[in-house]
Amino acid sequence: MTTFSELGLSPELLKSINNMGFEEATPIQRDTIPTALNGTDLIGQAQTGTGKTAAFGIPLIEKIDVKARKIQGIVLAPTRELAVQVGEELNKIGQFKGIKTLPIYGGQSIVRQIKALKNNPHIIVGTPGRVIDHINRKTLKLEDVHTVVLDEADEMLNMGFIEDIETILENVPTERHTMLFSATMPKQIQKLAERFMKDVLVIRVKASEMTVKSIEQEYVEVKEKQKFDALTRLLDIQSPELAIVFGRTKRRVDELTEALNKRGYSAEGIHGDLPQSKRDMVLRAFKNNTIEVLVATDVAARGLDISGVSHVYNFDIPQDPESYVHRIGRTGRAGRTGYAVTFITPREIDHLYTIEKITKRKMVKRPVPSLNEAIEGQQRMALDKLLNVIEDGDIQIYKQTAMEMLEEHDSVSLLSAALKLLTKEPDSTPIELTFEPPLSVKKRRDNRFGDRRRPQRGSSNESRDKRRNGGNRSDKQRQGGGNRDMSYRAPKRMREDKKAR
Ligand SMILES: Nc1ncnc2c1ncn2[C@@H]1O[C@H](COP(=O)(O)OP(=O)(O)OP(=O)(O)O)[C@@H](O)[C@H]1O
Ligand SMILES: [Mg+2]
Repeated sequence: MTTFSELGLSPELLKSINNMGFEEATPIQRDTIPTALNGTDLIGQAQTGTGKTAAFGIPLIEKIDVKARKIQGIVLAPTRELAVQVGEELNKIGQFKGIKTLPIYGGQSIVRQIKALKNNPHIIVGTPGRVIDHINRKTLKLEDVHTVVLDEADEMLNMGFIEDIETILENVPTERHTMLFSATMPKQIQKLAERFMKDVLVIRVKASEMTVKSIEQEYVEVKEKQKFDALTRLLDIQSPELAIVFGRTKRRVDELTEALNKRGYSAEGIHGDLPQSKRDMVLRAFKNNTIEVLVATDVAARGLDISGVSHVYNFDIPQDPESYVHRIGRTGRAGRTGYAVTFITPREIDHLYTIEKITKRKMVKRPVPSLNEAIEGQQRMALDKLLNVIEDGDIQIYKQTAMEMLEEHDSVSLLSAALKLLTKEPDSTPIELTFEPPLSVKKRRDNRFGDRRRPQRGSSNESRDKRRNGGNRSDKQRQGGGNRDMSYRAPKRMREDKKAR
């Protein structure tokens, strides 16, 4: 066990860490904090939910000169929601030192952000598109930045973001401290990353599997048409505290959300085509438990830390093993247990094997859940409610009536009637979802990340598009502003991904 005071932190930071309820450092924090405090460039890889944010946040904040009212650190994150969350965590870590962190991301008023930037924050947490917007408007100067962090680094360095990252790094002094973090770091991306760093140290928390042990992982093989019934039955059987259902495309997410509501579940969807105000509202409702099911594209797959997410359902199998690791990592965080199930159609079994091979973990096959199991599950829920009421003991005033009823009816009939009233019987409202083709059977190539690399400047369609559009894509486009669903051809895939989610 390593305590934070053993890591040589200042009293202000120790006080805030204590305030946050962290008693001991997690392995990635123990291994990276001292090295990062020395200014060594590093790549930190550790499983989902193991405290990577504080692993970079603590040394970053220690190195900030609070009296110098200028931007000294920048953290880049792939989605707006993650930028906000990381900003909040950094503000907590820096609270007693007086460090001000500002999130800047697309979809929020740029005028408001310009005003906030004038208050001289010490640290910026941003999505690449909006950061570049500010750089171009000269409302953000990075000349005093000494520390750069890429959270979800492999995602940030894939084809969808690489040029933006390069543009941002060109605006930061070359004498900088660079840190990259993620739960996944494919070799090819790591090599690419090393180009941006000096004498890089790779710190990998050793784990026999890429996914967290405390997440139970299952799969269900089911025909496309039967997936939705299988999902609602599982929801009935498992009664999750909070659940995330991942779908492959924005249309899928919209349709699933509507269908779940039709069958009586309280669900909301989140994807890149929704206005930011709606995305914020949905996430807030989910965090406050006013909705039970969040239906999402991969826009919610990375980094989000929402306590109470007990179940993750991959309604559509993810595009690649990395996406699988991040999606299921929304549950089972900070030592808690979790459950994840992945639906595959018969033609997608090879994709499942690929995921198992890369994560070094087998998923247990679960039979397609039956209607009877769903009914039993709901009855169990009703029974739990009933037993909780007995435990609470506040039933005295009902006892007289109960005695009278027992003179007329037998106890089994009475109890059965009470259970029937409390049970949400499975709803079979007919649902039509637009057919989604299965993931193509093409095998993942070993060098698959080779084609994610930055295209030669000026030669790719993307560069042509950029020139035509007068510069960088807007954050809206990047965060899923396009309407096209994903195509499954490899080279274009990552770009399409950005649009699809
Ligand atoms: N030392 C600690 N002790 C207890 N809880 C911690 C500690 N460090 C971080 N946490 C909590 O653990 C949770 C997960 O942390 P965090 O979001 O940083 O994980 P992560 O490794 O970045 O995961 P992901 O790969 O999904 O982004 C957060 O709620 C965080 O506050
Ligand atoms: Mg994280």
